[in-house]
Amino acid sequence: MDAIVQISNVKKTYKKRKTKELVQAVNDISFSVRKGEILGLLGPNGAGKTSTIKMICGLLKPDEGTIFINGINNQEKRLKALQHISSVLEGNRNLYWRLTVRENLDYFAGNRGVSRKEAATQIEDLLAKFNLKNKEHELVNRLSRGMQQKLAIAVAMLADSDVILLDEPTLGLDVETGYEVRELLRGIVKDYNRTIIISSHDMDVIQDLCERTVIINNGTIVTDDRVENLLRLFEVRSYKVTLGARLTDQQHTKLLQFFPTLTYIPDTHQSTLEIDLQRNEEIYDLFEVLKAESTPVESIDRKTINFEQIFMKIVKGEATDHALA
Ligand SMILES: Nc1ncnc2c1ncn2[C@@H]1O[C@H](COP(=O)(O)OP(=O)(O)OP(=O)(O)O)[C@@H](O)[C@H]1O
Repeated sequence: MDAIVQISNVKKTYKKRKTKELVQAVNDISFSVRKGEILGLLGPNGAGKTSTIKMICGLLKPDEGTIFINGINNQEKRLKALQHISSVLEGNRNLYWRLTVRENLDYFAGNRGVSRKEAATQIEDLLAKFNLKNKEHELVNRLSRGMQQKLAIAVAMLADSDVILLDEPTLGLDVETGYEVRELLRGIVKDYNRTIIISSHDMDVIQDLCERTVIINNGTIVTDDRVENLLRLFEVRSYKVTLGARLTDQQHTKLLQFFPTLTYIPDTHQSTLEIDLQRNEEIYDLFEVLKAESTPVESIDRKTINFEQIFMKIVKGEATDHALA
């Protein structure tokens, strides 16, 4: 595989300043990111995402394990490795708030040491692509959050690095600007052949943008799979069953034993059951229980399930083996 980022057996433990208590934030994480991929790094609060991101971009040193960026060990040859990666962390930190949009772009282009002519062409291109041309002389602190975010990404693009790390790129943006940022990110990967790692709580963004997702919980990876596989896997498992009568109490109890996450909405004429199967054969357990009382089955439909629901299921510990895929 053509890995641009390779993380192997990385661990990080913090010591709380006051209590000296140890917190294992990242516990033996390994994954790689392919060139040209958009990878979603997900997890509930405190899962270890930020620690992982900080270790990738060299802001934090792992206790154990290695991180290679474009084949370069980011601890042994830190500066060389970091030339291949830029990050937009926690909003807009990489901008100068008292400078204008263009001054920021000029400054960061100057930092790279490219010729003035080359920088000017690149800046014009970015201003147009990021729809910021009519704001080029505006001070950054006067821009909306969405425009600041777009500028922060444009500045990250100027570094010409292969990998861009984005922490919550659409946080706090309105629907339209959020959509615009998504389109920009898609374009960055397609037109500029960059690799993007996104950490986000917005599952729509992940479902829409990312081909693959790594889900972290309690410092370990619980899922590393293509988004499309996860959607298919969980859709197959979730069914909505419409019944022409109510279940008896015994039936309900029995079904709960088979399907602990079952949702039952009773109604004399049309009750509904929602069940998740761990294995295909479990559907027979359902029929067995229904058959015992000759409960009429009116329909069985696969439940459409979105990525947010899948994320919740994974984090709550449902297995994601591929037996059904
Ligand atoms: N500097 C620190 N000192 C002590 N503990 C820390 C420190 N930074 C993070 N932690 C702890 O490490 C764990 C992982 O934190 P991290 O910030 O990496 O998680 P996260 O997935 O980014 O969470 P969130 O989504 O809330 O930002 C948490 O339990 C957190 O409290």
